[in-house]
Amino acid sequence: MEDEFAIQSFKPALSTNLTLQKKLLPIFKYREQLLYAIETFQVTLIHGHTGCGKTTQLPQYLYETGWTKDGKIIGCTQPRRLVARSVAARVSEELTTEVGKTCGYKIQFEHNISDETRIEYMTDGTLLKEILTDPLLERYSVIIIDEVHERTINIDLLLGILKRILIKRRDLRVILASASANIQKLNDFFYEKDKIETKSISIEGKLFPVDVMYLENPTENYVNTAIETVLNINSSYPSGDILVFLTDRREIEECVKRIESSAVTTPDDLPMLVPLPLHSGLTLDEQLRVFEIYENRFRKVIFSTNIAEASVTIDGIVYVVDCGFCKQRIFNPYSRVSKLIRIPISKSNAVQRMGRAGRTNSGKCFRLFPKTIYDSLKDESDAEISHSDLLPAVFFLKAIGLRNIYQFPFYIPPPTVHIIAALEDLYFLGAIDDYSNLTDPTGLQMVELPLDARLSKALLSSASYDCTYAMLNIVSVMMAGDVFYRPSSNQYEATACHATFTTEEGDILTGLNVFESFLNRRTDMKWCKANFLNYNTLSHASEIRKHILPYLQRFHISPEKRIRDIDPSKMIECLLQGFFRNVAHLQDDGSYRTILGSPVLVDHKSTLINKGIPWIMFTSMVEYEGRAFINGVSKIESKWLEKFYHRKNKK
Ligand SMILES: Nc1ncnc2c1ncn2[C@@H]1O[C@H](COP(=O)(O)OP(=O)(O)OP(=O)(O)O)[C@@H](O)[C@H]1O
Repeated sequence: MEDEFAIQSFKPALSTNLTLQKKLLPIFKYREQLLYAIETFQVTLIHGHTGCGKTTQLPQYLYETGWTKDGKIIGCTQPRRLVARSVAARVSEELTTEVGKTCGYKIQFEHNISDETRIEYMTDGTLLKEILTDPLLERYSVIIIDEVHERTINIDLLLGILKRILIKRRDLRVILASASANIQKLNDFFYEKDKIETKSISIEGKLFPVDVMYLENPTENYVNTAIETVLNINSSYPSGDILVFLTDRREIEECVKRIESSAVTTPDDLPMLVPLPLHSGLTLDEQLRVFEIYENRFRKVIFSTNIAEASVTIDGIVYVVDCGFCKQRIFNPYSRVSKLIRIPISKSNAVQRMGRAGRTNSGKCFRLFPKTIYDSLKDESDAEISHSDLLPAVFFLKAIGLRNIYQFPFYIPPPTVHIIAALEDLYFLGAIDDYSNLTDPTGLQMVELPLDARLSKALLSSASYDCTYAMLNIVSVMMAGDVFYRPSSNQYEATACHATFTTEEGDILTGLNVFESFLNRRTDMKWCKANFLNYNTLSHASEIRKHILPYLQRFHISPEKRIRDIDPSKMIECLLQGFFRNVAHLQDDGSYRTILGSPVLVDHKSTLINKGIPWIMFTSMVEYEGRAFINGVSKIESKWLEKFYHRKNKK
């Protein structure tokens, strides 16, 4: 197997203590140059190799040189929750303080900051939310947008908003950092029209080298090749943990199972492989397991989606295995259904993935494709704004008072049909009026709630259906994730346990049943284990619930009154207020047709689908390879639809 890979470079590792390590980071040599640029220019564009120290060191340099003296904050955004939390822990360690003192983090439903905190790591979504209450971001002296190449919708919105703020706040500094962004394009974006001058700085050098190896010929099945590569590393390469990039949860679960079963045949003289999954379907606590340190006789193998692609340092990772693909969601603004497609990654993704090695030691990156394929990859990935559901983005722009969405300085303008679809949905949700302004109170309250717009609408509607208590629990558990846990070794028993919670109305009320039982048992971990329920998800749901409660109190919607034996159909009818587009009808051939006309061959474990229920509502649907994967399936009655659409059409 090794013969198939061509080795490109190799240098030995260094070993250092923490203080020395900070000084050895390539960024250290640029400290003065960076600080001068930041002092002089409103926008600094930093391009530096993965691991050179952008995320952890820059905020510390700024803190040391007085950028927080007047009580202001240095904010650093990350595209992922996992990173915001783990980087805050690392920087606190370097500052020899606890997280939440000088340095802290803020992510959705969770924060660890105090009055002392001067360096705040946060997700880009968290910073956007703050703009609603602090439109000029006055709390901050410097904002760092890290991993700017990722071009998530949130990053694109932040770029436009920061451009507007910089014109009004000449004292604010913005730093855009990445190992692979198009610096010239960013420079043009700020300079053109508004003449905001930028300074770009390129940080040369790497802390540790990474050998990049390619397959000589393309593989027909990268999952098999990934497993072979992992086993080969374990038998032929020196110690060091392995990080494997795959495209989705299904592939990850398959690999975890296969590595678990390979343990039986692992010779005694080889390290025992410990497979760990990492994907967005896990709770944050489950994701953080990848940072646990194992004894030498074990070797961690982390199977991850691109969630671990940027900014993360997982100490001990020496080997990266990159399948060369990722999944992208393409939203269809006509049917409102997203299609999932598997696409080759960009060069920028490949660079980031490789960069997860070589951070605390020299490393190796096994690309499971030939070099010629690498050369043919696109430089950058497509911006998310060009192919996604824009409802949250358009709603946000409405919330900051933009009457005409096209007036916003988009980094690249999104497709018009996507904007129209979002405006139409917001109108039908009752969040905006005939003049495209936020409605009072519905639209304003929806903006405040830290929930998806559709869930917000359902929750706010609950007062009219006398089911606020139940709806609060429903939205909390829906935000938290999958409550059921199905270990591969015990699937039968798990399914039997889960069946005791199942309601005939469908998945959503089943989830509610589980969550309410969990709350009644005072969040008992043993009980969860015995019933194959996901304790982390349920605990997270109860945190979310606590978080939402004060909003309802502020809106004078009382959730405290528990109405016993509430008619389940009321809850579904109430949910339909938010998910009225997500309705499908059973066809003669057994497939479903969504109300917007897209025929779907449904692939889902829901018992409702198998029972052939004629009308269903779902909370999300994604098409992949001709089949639709749907979540949150609930039975609905056609008479509700008639009532609902009749009312809407009369408007
Ligand atoms: N949790 C950690 N454990 C051990 N070393 C760490 C940790 N976090 C950071 N480091 C060290 O600090 C270096 C700089 O990390 P940092 O995240 O600041 O780099 P970066 O330039 O932002 O990388 P990227 O472009 O990949 O985001 C790493 O290469 C590593 O040597």
